[in-house]
Amino acid sequence: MSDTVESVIVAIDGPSGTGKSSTSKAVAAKLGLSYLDTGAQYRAITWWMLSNGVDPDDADAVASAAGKPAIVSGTDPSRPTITVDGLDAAGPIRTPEVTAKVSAVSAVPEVRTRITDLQRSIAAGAPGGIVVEGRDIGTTVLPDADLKIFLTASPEARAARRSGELKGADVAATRELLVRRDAADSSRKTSPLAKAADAVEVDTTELTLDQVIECVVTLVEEKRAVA
Ligand SMILES: Nc1ncnc2c1ncn2[C@@H]1O[C@H](COP(=O)(O)OP(=O)(O)OP(=O)(O)O)[C@@H](O)[C@H]1O
Ligand SMILES: Nc1ccn([C@@H]2O[C@H](COP(=O)(O)O)[C@@H](O)[C@H]2O)c(=O)n1
Repeated sequence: MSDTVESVIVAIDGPSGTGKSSTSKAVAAKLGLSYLDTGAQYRAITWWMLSNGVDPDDADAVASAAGKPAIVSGTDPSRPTITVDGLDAAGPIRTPEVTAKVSAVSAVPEVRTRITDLQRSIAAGAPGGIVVEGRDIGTTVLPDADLKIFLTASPEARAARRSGELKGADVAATRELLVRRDAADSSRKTSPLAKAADAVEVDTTELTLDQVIECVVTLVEEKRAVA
C-alpha cells in the first residue's frame, strides 16, 4: 500500500543561469507548492545598500546595516513578489548595478544570518511544502530538506541562455560575468555555493527546460510516495 506525505521541502541549488528559477517555479506550480527565490532576497538587500549610501564593498558598513531593511517575499510560484521597506523591488533588483555588487554583499556573515533566518521561517510557514532555490539551501539553510537538487550546465550554455534573455547581449561578456560571479560565490568563507553531499546533480546543458522540469517533478513524486 502506498501513502503520500503531506508536505515536502525541495532545495534547488546551483551556479548562475543553470535554470534554478525557471525550474523551481514550474515544479512548485505543478505540484501545488510554495516557491522561494533566495537570490532575490540577496539582491533586495544589495539594492537597499546601494539606495541608502552604504558601500557594498565595505563589509563593516554592510554588516552594521544588515538588520535595517524590511524584506518581504511572496511565495506564489505564479506571481513571486519581493518588497523592501514596502516598495516593490522586483524590477530594481535585476539591474546590472545590483548584479555587479550582490556577491560582495551576500558574502558578509551578518547578511547571511539575517537572510537565512528569514528563509527558514518562510519555509517553516509554507503549508503544503515549498521549493527553495539558491546557492546554499541544501548545505546550510535547509540541510534536512526532503529532496536536494544541484543543477549544473556548461558556462557556454548558460551564457547563451542569458544573452538570449538579455536580448542579444554579447555571449562572451555574459559568460565572463557568470563565471566571475560563480567564483566569488563559491570562494566566500560563509556558506559558499556548494553541492550538498546528498544532492542529486542534474546537468542541464543538453536538456530543454521542459525536460529538466519533468525530471525534478519525477524526483519529488518519488520522494513523496511513502511505501
Ligand atoms: N534547460 C534549459 N534550456 C534552455 N534554456 C533554459 C533552460 N533552463 C533555463 N533556461 C533559460 O535560461 C535562463 C536562465 O534561467 P534561470 O533564470 O531559471 O536560471 P537561474 O539558475 O535561476 O539563474 P540565476 O542564478 O542567475 O538567477 C532563462 O532565460 C531560462 O528560460
Ligand atoms: N542562497 C543564495 C542565493 C543567492 N545568493 C547570492 O545572490 C546572488 C544573486 O542570485 P541569483 O540567483 O538571483 O542570481 C548570487 O550571485 C549570490 O551572490 C547567495 O549567496 N545565496
